[in-house]
Amino acid sequence: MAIKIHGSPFSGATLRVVAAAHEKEVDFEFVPVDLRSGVHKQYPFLALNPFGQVPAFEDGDFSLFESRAITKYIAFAYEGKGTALVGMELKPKVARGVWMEVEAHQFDPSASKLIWELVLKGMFGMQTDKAIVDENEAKLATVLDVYEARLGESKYLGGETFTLADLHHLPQLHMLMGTRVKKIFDERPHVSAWCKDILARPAWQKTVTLQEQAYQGIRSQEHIL
Ligand SMILES: N[C@@H](CCC(=O)N[C@@H](CS)C(=O)NCC(=O)O)C(=O)O
Repeated sequence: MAIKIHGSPFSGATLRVVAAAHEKEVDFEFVPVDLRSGVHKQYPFLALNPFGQVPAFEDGDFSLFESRAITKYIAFAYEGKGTALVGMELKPKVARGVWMEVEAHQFDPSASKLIWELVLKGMFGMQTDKAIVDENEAKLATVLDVYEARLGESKYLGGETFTLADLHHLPQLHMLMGTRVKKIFDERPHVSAWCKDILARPAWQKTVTLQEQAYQGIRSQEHIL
């Protein structure tokens, strides 16, 4: 098997890449990186990602880092397989690119802060900062107003078909749906329908099992200890 995805099942950026591979029906080897061990801050991992972060990716002798660049590579390299996540026609391609930028620069910053405060801090026994939650919930709501208008015009962000512009949101949406912030998605009918639709995709459901298995592994270890 030529493709290797190095990452952690608890990393949204890793799951973004795994989701793209499943959508394209591409076989890959998942190489688990234990972030607690610090192995990602040392060689040989730093040769794959000089920033010492997951994910990293290998296709034979070609390697990449940055989850959104990796999904683009998978989508183009395996164009003939699975879901068509990208198209080559100029205007739809550029429109899709706009929404990919929006995800990275408008949606993700607030979504990531909310996930840290509402999900991850609790896992590390830390206290949620309510002021940061309120500030970022308000910022994300403003972003979702723009999404609501867009999704009133087209079924998906990049047009009438599911593309990378939608896929890139999946890890953060998945995490936020289990928090109080879910309500700002539910309050917007087009956004709410879009979330339900893309989170139910078989490729995403398959991706999530990777994380569920990892949680089960941790629970059974705790039980043994
Ligand atoms: N922009 C990067 C972000 C990568 C990233 O933040 N990875 C996190 C996990 S989601 C990580 O490796 N954290 C451990 C660390 O920074 O030491 C991407 O999309 O690949």
